[in-house]
Amino acid sequence: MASSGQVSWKLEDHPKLPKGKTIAVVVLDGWGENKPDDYNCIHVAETLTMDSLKQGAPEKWRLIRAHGTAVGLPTEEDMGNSEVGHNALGAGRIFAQGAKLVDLALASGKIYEGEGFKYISESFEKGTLHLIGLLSDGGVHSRLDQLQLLLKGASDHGAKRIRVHFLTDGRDVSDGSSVGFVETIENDLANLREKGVDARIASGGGRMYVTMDRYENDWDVVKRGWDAQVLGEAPHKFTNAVEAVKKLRENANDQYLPPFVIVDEHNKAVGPIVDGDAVVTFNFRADRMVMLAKALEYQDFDKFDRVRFPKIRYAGMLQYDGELKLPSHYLVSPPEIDRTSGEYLVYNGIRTFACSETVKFGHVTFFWNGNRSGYFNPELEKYVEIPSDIGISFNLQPKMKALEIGERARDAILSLKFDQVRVNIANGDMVGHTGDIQATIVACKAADEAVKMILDAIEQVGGIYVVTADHGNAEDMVKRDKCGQPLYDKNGQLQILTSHTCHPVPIAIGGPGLAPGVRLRNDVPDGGLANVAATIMNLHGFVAPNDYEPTLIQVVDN
Ligand SMILES: O=C(O)[C@@H](CO)OP(=O)(O)O
Ligand SMILES: [Mn+2]
Ligand SMILES: [Mn+2]
Repeated sequence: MASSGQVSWKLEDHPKLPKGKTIAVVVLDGWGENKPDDYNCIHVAETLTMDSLKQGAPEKWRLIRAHGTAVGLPTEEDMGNSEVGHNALGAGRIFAQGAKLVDLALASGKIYEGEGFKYISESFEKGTLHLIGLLSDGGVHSRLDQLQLLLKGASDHGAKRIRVHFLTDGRDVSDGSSVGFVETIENDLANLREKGVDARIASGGGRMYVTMDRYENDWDVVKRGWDAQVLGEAPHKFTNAVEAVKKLRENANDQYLPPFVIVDEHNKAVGPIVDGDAVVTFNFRADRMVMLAKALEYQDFDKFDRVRFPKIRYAGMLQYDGELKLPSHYLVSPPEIDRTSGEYLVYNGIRTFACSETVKFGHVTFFWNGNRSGYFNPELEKYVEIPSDIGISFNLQPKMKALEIGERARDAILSLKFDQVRVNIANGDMVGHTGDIQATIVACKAADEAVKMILDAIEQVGGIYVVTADHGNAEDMVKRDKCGQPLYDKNGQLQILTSHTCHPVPIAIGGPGLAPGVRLRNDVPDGGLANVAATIMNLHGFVAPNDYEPTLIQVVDN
């Protein structure tokens, strides 16, 4: 068991709801609710199953909050994302998330007093400080203003030589915005140079092609980053990062820029990582930093040939994996997401099956369980990963593995070996991020078909379903003005929205196993993702722990 201590794991029996029903928990990734128009791909797509669930409103279908403070983000302007969304779904409580914790640590200056900063700062005298991460103000994985503060703070605290290795975004922010972000950082670095700090950009690349893979989908992505950041080798060499990004954008978008290194007048890379250096990965979000963290930290490593394994002092902005304790040094302590619903339910004998395709696999396992990898109890849990397509942009295969996930979930339900069958269906999100409207419509239909398969199986075994989503994406594919009208750029081109949204998401409950008196309550109007865990515990026949956010359901006497 991952944790025990003094926690009392036994859940009280629900006074009215029975145990023993098979419950399907379906999370549609990137599936929000928005006004119907041509840029709402969920509306345009034929989504008969999801449409039919909506007919159950308000007793069996409603909207819940999935962004901002409802999921522990700093402000109501922060869109939701998978990490905070699945953390809230699984943990049943709202935790101040990485973005917020880093803000606080920077504002108070505590970040510079912690173990992690002290550890890396021992390299400042003789070595270089390297900062690696996503360069944007998207607020999903990292934030530009935090990097700016860290640059300044590190130099104030003794860093004399700094190298920035950035990943361009275009996924949480507009495509093309990378140029402005690089200019901003160049400007900051120039200011540091004026103060006598040798501060420069050393390398770059697009987040989806360089470094930020996740769940070990494609180690080549991390290797490309390693070669540029650590070895100082890349297919493209430039003397100026703004020029590099502008030039490489002629053939690729921000998400997929090829790797490049900055070289000096002798064509020599200005910032490879060498023995004695310090490295900070400045993303606060875990999933897309874990692979790099392993490469930077593990002595034994066979995922690709690192060529060199420099002796460095490495710290993450946060600790990314609570089970692996990875990385072992970090600047800010991660949210302590303890006593998750998955752990409670396992202690109470609930047999769980969780499944998704690789690109979302950790969402219904790792994130769901409070950023812990592995099982709580392998006897009672089975996690199945369906390999995602690799090396392509998902608009080229918009159906992704939805039907395969549907089939595996169906089989798990029909096997009667599990009490909870939990899946994430990736399409709305992964294809929505490409900005390809036609492909996203195909994606939404495929996701809907997978839901149908699962609900049909639940029908057969007399079970219960809970269908929800982690945040919006596919329901809005354009930027809009204040009145909600689509925006066009100066060339008359529609401004595509590749990011998540701040829209609420649906939750639907039902199935033949749902006790007749169960209704969605109407006295939790601000309900959000964190209210779902207690709801599911109730449906398994248990009362949720006291400090969980309230359940969304009530049982009325017939
Ligand atoms: O792809 C990702 O990393 C994020 C967007 O940055 O999406 P999601 O939160 O849905 O995983
Ligand atoms: Mn998501
Ligand atoms: Mn997403």
